[in-house]
Amino acid sequence: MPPTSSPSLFDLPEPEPEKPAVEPVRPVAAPVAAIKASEPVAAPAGTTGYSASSIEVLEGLEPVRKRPGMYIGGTDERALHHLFAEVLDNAMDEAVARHAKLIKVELDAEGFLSVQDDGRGIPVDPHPKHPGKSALEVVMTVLHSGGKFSGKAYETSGGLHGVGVSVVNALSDQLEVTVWRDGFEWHQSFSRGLPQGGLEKRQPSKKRGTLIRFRPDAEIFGTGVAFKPARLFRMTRSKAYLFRGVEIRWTCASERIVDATPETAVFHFPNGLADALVERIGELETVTPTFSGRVERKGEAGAVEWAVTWSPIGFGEADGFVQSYCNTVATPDGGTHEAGFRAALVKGLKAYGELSNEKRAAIITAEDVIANAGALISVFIRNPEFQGQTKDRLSSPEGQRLVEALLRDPFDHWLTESPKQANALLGFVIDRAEDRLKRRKDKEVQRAAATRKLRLPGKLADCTRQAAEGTELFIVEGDSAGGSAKQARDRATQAILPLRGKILNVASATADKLRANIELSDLALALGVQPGNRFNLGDLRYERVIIMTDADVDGAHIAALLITYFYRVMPEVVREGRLFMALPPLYRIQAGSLSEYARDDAHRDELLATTFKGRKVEIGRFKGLGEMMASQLKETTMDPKKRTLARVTLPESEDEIADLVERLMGKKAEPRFDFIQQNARFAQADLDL
Ligand SMILES: Nc1ncnc2c1ncn2[C@@H]1O[C@H](COP(=O)(O)OP(=O)(O)OP(=O)(O)O)[C@@H](O)[C@H]1O
Ligand SMILES: [Mg+2]
Ligand SMILES: [Mg+2]
Repeated sequence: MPPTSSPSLFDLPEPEPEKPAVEPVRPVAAPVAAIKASEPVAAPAGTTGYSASSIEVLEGLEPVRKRPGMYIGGTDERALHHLFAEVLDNAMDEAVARHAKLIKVELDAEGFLSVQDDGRGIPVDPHPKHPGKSALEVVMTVLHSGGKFSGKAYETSGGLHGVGVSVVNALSDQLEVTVWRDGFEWHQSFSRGLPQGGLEKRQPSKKRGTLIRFRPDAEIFGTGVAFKPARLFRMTRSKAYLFRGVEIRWTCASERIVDATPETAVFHFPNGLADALVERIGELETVTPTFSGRVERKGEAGAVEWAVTWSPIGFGEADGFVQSYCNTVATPDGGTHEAGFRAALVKGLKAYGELSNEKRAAIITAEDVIANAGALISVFIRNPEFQGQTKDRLSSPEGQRLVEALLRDPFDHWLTESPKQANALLGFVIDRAEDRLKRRKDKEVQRAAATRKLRLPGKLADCTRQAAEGTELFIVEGDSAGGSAKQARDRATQAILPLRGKILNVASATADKLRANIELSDLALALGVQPGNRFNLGDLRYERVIIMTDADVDGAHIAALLITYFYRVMPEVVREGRLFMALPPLYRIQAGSLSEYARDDAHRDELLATTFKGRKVEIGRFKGLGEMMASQLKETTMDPKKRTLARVTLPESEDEIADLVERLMGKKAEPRFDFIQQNARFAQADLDL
């Protein structure tokens, strides 16, 4: 449409000068003029030659030959056999619509595949929208042409895009259509989608039906590529199971057969999917007889057919299988109908469990029900939606609703009519569920063990010895003390974990808070244990856990917090005597070349009265571990040969323990400190190592 013919935009009255906001409407003509001007417009590098003429519109069946993958999922063997599926689906749609009863499939010696049905025949009269062309030619050469859009000619059909047979036509080097209808035989040939002459009206005939005979194009699929009789045979047979009202005859030229595929066969299965399942399970022992049936929706189009049983030893290669179909089209990737099937089974079985007072039924999931099931399920719905032209997955929400609704009653019935089979199934599925839970638990434990091995906190300076025996973890206060301790340690057996700042007060924190605390979770990680009820003393990565804090109020507080943490969260560590406190000295007393360390005031006085008696001494007080030289720290506190450790022990009775915790963690700092001083430092120092 030329711009000037648009009255709304371009015929606006001149804007009034005081309303410049409307201004942008006017200059529209200017850029157009600029484009028309002959000044060369420099094209940025790489875009040369990319202009309107680069944009192609593919006509007719060209897009199919250019991009076959979009229509048949590729050009491999699976895609090749999909051509057969398209033609067979169309014949089957005629059968399901009750217009055809017999379908003949034949692979001949020249590699032509024929599919013939005795249905209505593709209409041959001139198409109202394509003058000079028959409906048959339109169907064969125009994408998205078909009789399955409105639901008038077919109720539930596998065909829905109007693409299938035209795609087969486009990808065949030769394709012939023969139609019997309106009292005559009709014929038209095509090559690579192009008509080779018009529709030919042949001799009068009373027959009805359609015959499509075609050979896939080697230009598309590669030379030497051919249909595999065994695969065609399987596809043909499984189609026959899906509709009881059809007979399919199979013929294959003997020179094409390379395996045990029969040359001829007749497929007709009055019991539908139940027959298919019987054939599939053979001699296999099953948990229950097959549960199968077919239900049609009342009042409108829609039906479900199914057959399912359970095998304790699996079905051949797999533990179980579910094969699903919609409007006789196989949906190997499942979809909504399978989801509905699972839901119906698990809900029904759980309800039965409740009814029969089997509490364990509560744990079963759809996965437990289906894992060892062999199931075939086929639905018929109007206007199905699939993913893509190869229809591998059903996506209509209708699929789930229909299957769940139609399966509910028959399954309830089946369960209640024979408690023996129902209980057998329920017991079997509960076993599966319990197995699953156990496996998950084992896995969790394994995973936890693996993470413990792999993930140690970054700030841990671990010892090199792998076994716990003879090793020690020093929990130290702050990074500077951590630095000294790292220098002073014996790398082989002593590990250092510096804690930053005060740890959480365990006595008043919630379990969630405890778990979230980084310092504490790092500590558990370093120890290799899981705090709480999954604690296992065997996991403890060190023989001794040693709390090493400064000999001041803060240090005492941190030590108290840690002791409380161990007592609360992993009491076994304390009970088994694996928790210790280091006893760093408070004073250094020096007289000339003689020097000694004093643990505390009393020890200092004692030394002054003995070793240093009558000498002029220098007394230094350590403010913290970080202040000590590494060699001093080693000598006084860490070296197993020289140091003193206090083992943390628990009082005998529960009351005393409660009292201890209360005193350690009470609000006032002073009694806490005293307690540590008196009990940890002196009273238990007799447990030295
Ligand atoms: N064997 C047949 N008998 C009668 N009509 C047929 C037969 N095969 C094809 N047709 C007609 O040709 C139309 C086009 O078929 P085509 O396979 O291209 O598309 P479709 O089946 O409608 O949809 P889809 O692309 O999903 O297969 C059909 O809708 C149907 O009306
Ligand atoms: Mg079709
Ligand atoms: Mg078509």
